Amino acid sequence: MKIIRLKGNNKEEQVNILREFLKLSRRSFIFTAFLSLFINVLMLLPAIYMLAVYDIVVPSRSVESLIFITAIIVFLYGIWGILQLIRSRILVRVNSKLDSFYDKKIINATLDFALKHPTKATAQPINDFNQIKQFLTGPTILAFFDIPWVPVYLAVMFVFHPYYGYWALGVMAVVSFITLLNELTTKESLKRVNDLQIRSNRFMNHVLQNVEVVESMGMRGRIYRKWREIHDRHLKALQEANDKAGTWSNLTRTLRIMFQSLIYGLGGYLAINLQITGGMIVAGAILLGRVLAPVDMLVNTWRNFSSARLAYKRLNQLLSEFEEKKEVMKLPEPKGEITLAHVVVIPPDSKEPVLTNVTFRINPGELVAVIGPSGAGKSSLVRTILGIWPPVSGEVLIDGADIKQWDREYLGKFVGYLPQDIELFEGTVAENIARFEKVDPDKVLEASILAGAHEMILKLPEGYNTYIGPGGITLSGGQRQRIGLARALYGNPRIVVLDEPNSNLDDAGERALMNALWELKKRKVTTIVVSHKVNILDIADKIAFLKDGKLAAYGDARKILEMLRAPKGNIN
Ligand SMILES: Nc1ncnc2c1ncn2[C@@H]1O[C@H](COP(=O)(O)OP(=O)(O)OP(=O)(O)O)[C@@H](O)[C@H]1O
Repeated sequence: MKIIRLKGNNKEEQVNILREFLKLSRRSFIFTAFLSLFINVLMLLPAIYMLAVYDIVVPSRSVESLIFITAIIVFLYGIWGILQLIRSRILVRVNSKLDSFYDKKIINATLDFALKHPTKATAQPINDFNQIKQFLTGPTILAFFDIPWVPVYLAVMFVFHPYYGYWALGVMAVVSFITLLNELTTKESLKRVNDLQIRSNRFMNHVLQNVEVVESMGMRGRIYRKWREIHDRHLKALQEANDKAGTWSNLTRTLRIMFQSLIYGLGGYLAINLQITGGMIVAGAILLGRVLAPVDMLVNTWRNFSSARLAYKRLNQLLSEFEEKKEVMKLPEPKGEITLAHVVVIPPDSKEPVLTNVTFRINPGELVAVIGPSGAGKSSLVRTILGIWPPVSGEVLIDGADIKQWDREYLGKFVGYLPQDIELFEGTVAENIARFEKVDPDKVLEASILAGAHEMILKLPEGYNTYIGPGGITLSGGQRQRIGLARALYGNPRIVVLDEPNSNLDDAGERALMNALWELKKRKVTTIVVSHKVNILDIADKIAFLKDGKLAAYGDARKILEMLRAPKGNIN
């Protein structure tokens, strides 16, 4: 998507999605506008019928004319109904079209946002998108299509009598003015309501993810109070917004109904003075209803409009911040050389560097163990090598090319990663191992045999088809770690990164891991393992020793081990 990147509150920056939406569905919207022409002309039917019955049929006392006119009207109403149906169906299709065009961009931007601001990660953009779609294809948008026809009804009212025209204009002015007041006075409160709602949902999602901690330490009451704090503020803002909006909409409704009634009085006065006919009194009132209908619809659905506008603003900001990545040139398959040059890393939403001036090179096929005290920056280093945390200065190169030059999806095929918190997703074991690619049984088996997880998986209730995650079974820490290892080894990766792969493993799991590491060495796969386990250090080619975010030592594993094991083997 082409985004106009102008900084600040520039209007240009704010309009890109809507412009794209409209461009994408221009033909459908033009057709909808065209149908709206006929629908609106046909909306004059009640007034015409009224005039015909009162002013032609009744004075002529002809039942045949009445039947004839009624038949025509029924026929036209039929057409009107069909046109309305077509119009709403077009909008439903526009909805699906928008969805297929935008959903991937939105998911990508949501993921990019979560990587950059993990503490604020939320699925809100998807809700925002739904809200915009609902608005663009719902009744409010139809009111916008009907508004251009208001002048036509107004013109007819002026033809009936200029006073009727002025009356309608006056009522419209009052209703529009009150709607404007509504917008001005509720805008801020509505934004607060939305923001607090998002915060409250985010808080509860975090709690749900950590429900066991809450339960084990009896934190329900405190969590409730914390949630209540945010929720109370949300409720207060909601009440304030609803009170204001309610006042305005009640006032509008009362005035509209009153003026719509009083037009009979005006009609009566004009008829007494023989300036209009009896039929025109009723037809004029019907026309006033038509003039006010779209305005009325806008007033009543103003809240949807405002919410959709806020959702649109948020989404636009997100899509502008996370512009679609430019296509990068496809590079050859990586051999697995990794170079870090003077790398400084500051984690997202943080100010302090966790890695400073880290420089080293890993040759293709080497097994490197990363060691260091807790909090030294081992996981941060791993995230940097994988391109999850981009360095603020320095370079991370894979086969000599900056990691930014690699297409993530392409490079990802050659990378296996087992994070410390093994995240498996909702799906079958096989799907998880295959990284949600179409499951190729041979490749899944190869990875799980290499990871030494095959026997363990066969013992699960439905083997590789066992469903895990919500609605499925819950795996033990060790089982998750072994399936996570199989996922990391899936598809013969060139680079494998394992962050504390043995933290949950029993003896059998340890043995399987060691076999896998030997096999990776044999296959000349570049492997980085964060671990303190002696058996892993013994098979490592190199060791990276991190301390306080600095690379305190790096080089041949035996030499580093000797240094570390020397009586004063403290590397500073
Ligand atoms: N997401 C984050 N945001 C901000 N700071 C972070 C984040 N993750 C880690 N840190 C900080 O970075 C530093 C290094 O953390 P890191 O997880 O890399 O250490 P580690 O060596 O892997 O520790 P451990 O052995 O305990 O896993 C710590 O001071 C930690 O507080």
